[in-house]
Amino acid sequence: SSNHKCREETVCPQSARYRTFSGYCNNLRNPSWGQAGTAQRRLSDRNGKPMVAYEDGVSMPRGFPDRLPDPRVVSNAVSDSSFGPKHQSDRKRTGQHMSFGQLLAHDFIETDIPSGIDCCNRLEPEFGNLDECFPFEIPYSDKRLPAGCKNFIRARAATNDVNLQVYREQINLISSYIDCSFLYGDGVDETLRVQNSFLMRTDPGNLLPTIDGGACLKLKTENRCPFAGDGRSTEAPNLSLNHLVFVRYHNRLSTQLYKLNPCWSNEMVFQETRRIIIAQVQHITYNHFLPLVVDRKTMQRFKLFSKKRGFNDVYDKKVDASSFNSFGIAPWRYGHSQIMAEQSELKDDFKTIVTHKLEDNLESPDLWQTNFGERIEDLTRWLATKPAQKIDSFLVDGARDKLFFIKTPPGTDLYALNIQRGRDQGVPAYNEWRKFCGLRKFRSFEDFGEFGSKLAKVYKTVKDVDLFIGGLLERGEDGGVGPTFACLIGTQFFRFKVGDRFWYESSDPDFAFTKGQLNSIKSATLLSQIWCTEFGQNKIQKDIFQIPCKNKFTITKKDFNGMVTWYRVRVSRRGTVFDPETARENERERKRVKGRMREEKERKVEIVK
Ligand code: HEM
Ligand SMILES: [Ca+2]
Repeated sequence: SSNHKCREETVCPQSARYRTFSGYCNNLRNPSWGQAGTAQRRLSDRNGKPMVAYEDGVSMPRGFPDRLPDPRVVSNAVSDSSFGPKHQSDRKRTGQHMSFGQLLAHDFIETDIPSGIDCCNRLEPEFGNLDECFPFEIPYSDKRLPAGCKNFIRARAATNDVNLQVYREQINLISSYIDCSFLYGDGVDETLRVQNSFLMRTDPGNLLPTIDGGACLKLKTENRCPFAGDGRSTEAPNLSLNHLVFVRYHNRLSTQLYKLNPCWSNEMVFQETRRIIIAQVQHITYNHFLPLVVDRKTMQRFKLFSKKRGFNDVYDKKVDASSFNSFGIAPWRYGHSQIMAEQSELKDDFKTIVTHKLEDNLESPDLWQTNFGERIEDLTRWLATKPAQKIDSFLVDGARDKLFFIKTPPGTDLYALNIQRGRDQGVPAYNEWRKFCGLRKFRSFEDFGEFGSKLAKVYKTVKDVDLFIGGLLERGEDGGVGPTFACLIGTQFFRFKVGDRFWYESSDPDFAFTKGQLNSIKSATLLSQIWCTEFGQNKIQKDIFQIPCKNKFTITKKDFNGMVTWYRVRVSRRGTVFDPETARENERERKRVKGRMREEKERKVEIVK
């Protein structure tokens, strides 16, 4: 971003009401912390030694050239789902739990990886250049992929960062803060907004006349869809839907705010909407989503739950909220194991299902854009209610054998990429992270239980096991991630929260919500509700991340109208005044809403199953 370049001369405004888009100046003393375009930081161990493990201590990938097994060999040993349990569906988590994890990943990390280099081609100028190329081998024994060289381009080395270390570091292109980067981008791209308006550009299904190869595809050559703040939005239909729901929500909310506050400028309507949506996403993430990733103990140990009501001033200016290197490589790729074999449609009887294979629908917006998006509702029903795959070491074939096979046949293996990426970025081995987390180091392969003998066939020693694989082989409580990933996820999300000056629970008079506003954000925010409204659904379970079960009260679209009352609060420029009149009105509204909800409940809304 332009801020980045003139960082030295710029003085941060001491009292801004809104975040910058890039994250710049969130931390007033270290303005580049968490900023888009800066290097990913390393954690340090107890002795202050950075957690980094290049083979030569500087930049050579861990294990290079042949100390470690090829990543596809590891993947074949422990991740081929045909060797996995018969039932691989999660009993608790929905596809949307998987998908929101990916959306969130695209809020806090985008590693800068060059494209267009074929590292297996002798005629490429970069062939054999270890700074750019790190291809791996598909073994002769492979059941699907042809044996031989497999392309892999190294993540770009950071060269321009003030915190530059002696070893290779990688760049995070987006802001690390949980600030809806996936929706608002880094702010330099005005094509995301409708000109001179507080609205965001909406999906082609709504706005644009043609579909196949329509505007979205054309714009994709510039790597950006008109309705998303992130270049990866068409990676899978489930992800595109998540972009879409937030664009629509932004437009609905901003329109409401504008009606209530006709004197506000377009910019103010836009920024106030953005501020509310970021707060809601922070709330959903920490209180509804994360508790289904890590266990309760981790939630408490890292103070991840919000306070039930009122302000909570957790900000610590000494905490760097930047995504740490290794985090996006392994712990937060746990979600890859949740990817389902299909991207499907569930008709409105909640019974009829039309399945589409995952591998046929990656990097292709066709499925959900066809006929002005006529399948969107059916797709969202599927995503919101059908189970994700279990969090484990297995990966569906569509991503393990056939990832992107339409675009680049015969396709590749997402787990192999994850393992190779870890070595590329100098991520220390699994055992080092166990030690970092205060867990017992594994001494023999038997410590891995049933998978030990499989690992023993491919790794020379237990010390070599890669973090991504070791972490996924651990079992967590209630189907969540195991202790090592929980520790690293806890550490990172603690930083995203405590290191964010604009954290939504803050009482800082420069930008805080009023107590009334904050409490209504806390009590009224539900992704189910937003989903239901924006996708025109008639019913949905209360927690979109959990598979609905019988006799659970279902939310209907109508309830939403009551929930908008808290937007009615007057937001002054400084946002400091607590307005008793508004508070009273809110209270009355709340009672009315409660009454309505009770009635609704009594009417025994049909049960989703
Ligand atoms: C349809 C589903 C998904 C597909 C096809 C997909 C595919 C990919 C691919 C191809 C990469 C880059 C691999 C590399 O070369 O290093 C990647 C990176 C990543 N994925 Fe996924 N993914 C999916 C879902 C998820 C989910 C559910 C999560 C987390 C809950 C997740 C988290 C990540 C993270 C953190 C990265 C690293 C991003 C970066 O540093 O730029 N992904 N994914
Ligand atoms: Ca962000």
